Amino acid sequence: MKILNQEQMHWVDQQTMIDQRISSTELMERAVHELYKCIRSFTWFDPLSPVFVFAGSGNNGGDGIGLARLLAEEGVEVHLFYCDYSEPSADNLHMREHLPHRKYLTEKSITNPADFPTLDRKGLIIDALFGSGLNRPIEGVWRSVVESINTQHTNRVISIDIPSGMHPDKILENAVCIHADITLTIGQPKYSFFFPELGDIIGDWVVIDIKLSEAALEKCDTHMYYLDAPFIKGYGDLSRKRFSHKGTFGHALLINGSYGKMGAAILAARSCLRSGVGLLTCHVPRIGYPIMQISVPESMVSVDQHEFYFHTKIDVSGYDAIGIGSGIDHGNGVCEALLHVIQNTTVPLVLDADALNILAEHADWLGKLPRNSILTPHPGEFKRLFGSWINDAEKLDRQRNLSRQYGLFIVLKGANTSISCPDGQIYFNSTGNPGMATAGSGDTLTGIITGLCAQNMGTKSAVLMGVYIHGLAGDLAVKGQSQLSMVSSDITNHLGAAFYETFQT
Ligand SMILES: NC(=O)C1=CN([C@@H]2O[C@H](COP(=O)(O)OP(=O)(O)OC[C@H]3O[C@@H](n4cnc5c(N)ncnc54)[C@H](O)[C@@H]3O)[C@@H](O)[C@H]2O)[C@@H](O)CC1
Ligand SMILES: Nc1ncnc2c1ncn2[C@@H]1O[C@H](COP(=O)(O)OP(=O)(O)O)[C@@H](O)[C@H]1O
Ligand SMILES: [K+]
Repeated sequence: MKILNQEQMHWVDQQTMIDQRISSTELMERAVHELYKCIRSFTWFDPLSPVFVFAGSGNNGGDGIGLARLLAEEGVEVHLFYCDYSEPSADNLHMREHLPHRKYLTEKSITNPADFPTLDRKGLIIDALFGSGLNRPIEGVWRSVVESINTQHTNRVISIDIPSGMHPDKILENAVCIHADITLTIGQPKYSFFFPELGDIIGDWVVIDIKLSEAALEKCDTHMYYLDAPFIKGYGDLSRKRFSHKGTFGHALLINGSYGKMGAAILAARSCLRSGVGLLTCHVPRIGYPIMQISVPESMVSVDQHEFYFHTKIDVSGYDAIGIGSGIDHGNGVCEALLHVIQNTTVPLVLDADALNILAEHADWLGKLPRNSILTPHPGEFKRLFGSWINDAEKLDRQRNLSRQYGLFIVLKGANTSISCPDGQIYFNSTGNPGMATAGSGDTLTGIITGLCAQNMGTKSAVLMGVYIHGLAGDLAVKGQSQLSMVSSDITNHLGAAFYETFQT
């Protein structure tokens, strides 16, 4: 799914009306009905508790007023508060004029902070103050309304389209903003939803499909995408031909593990095999030989001369993909051995963990990496590599620029992992959950991406698919159990189900 900016979203709305020959009111009605259906589908929704709708004077307010109408028609007690910061838009007025006469629907205007009502502690708050048309921080009485809503800790808050006060494309410094529990976002997620520093403000978000014009969406030029199921399904064909053999699916080399960290090598190797690679060789220090042979019998083992660390300048020719770094540590000679790999292969390298930390100490090596190599830092490793950032928007810009400058994929891990590509595109992952914040879950990702890269599907496909499948396996693993109990082997154990769910093969 494309991620569009404020201007493009507005243009797509307009084009949708033209292409589908509908009025702006009809488009808003469509949004309102979908919002209503979504709210009614929440199992926690209690039609016997009151709903408080705070509506601004733009179209976001119009959505809120329309929603108030549908809820009131159902018999829900609804209290509507108009927060008019300007003349109401035409569609907003239309929605006001079509409110039903119901005993349990009240309308009031807020014009100064003292007008803020006392709310039933159990009521649902609908935030429809400002939508994606926000163009500056909220000030004055509307700021105080936002602050008052934020103090209602016992009420659930649903923001329509975007939490009021948040800009869809950028970070407004020191801006006040509704803290939503759930954001029902219209059409597509907004770019700012992917800034970790705003994560607590947005809450959980759900995309409300209002059947925007496909032709208009197609025409919008963007470098940002949301990596969701329909997108990834169209990205590769993993079906196997009848006469295929293990040579068809590539030979991967994983250089991982050290004394006390052989687990990282095992986790990566198992995930690599579960991602369909034909052959796997794991290069490990001498201490790791029996461990690997026993734990991962499907893998061949190449043994380093050093007992504890990766140290030997090994022959890396003949492999289709090479993953390196999980648990390799920083011991003497590791840097030189890593540099030898970098300088003696042309296949893209998957670099993780200590390989990244070593890279951080040798900034000039970035330019030496084989083209299309893949760096998989978590935010700590990203900071060591590329320095700290002013805010998340600046961090993403930097990630994108570095990918273009060095011809690298950078997989910045976390919730909604961002993947920047040498072609300047950025993808935000849709799968994964906080249960995956557990030791070794990054090692499994290294194994998956390396295994996919070896299958000659193109590095970009391998990276996008790898990140998506890793998260999906995590989502499947956590079904019916607590996120806190999840361990990274659970991810590996659900890779088969994740591939099957995505590619039916
Ligand atoms: N246009 C459409 O056809 C659709 C729009 N929808 C809704 O429309 C919303 C966008 O509507 P609008 O463009 O009217 O945007 P808003 O509802 O966000 O209102 C923007 C208005 O507020 C003013 N404004 C912006 N920031 C302000 C600030 N800090 N203080 C005071 N005034 C400020 C702007 O000048 C503008 O007049 C979406 O968020 C969505 O909820 C949906 O109904 C779907 C269809
Ligand atoms: N809150 C979260 N939501 C989704 N995915 C997460 C979350 N926290 C961590 N992950 C995923 O788990 C993995 C953790 O990787 P990493 O930090 O390198 O772990 P380790 O070093 O222990 O292997 C990444 O793929 C990351 O995207
Ligand atoms: K809003």
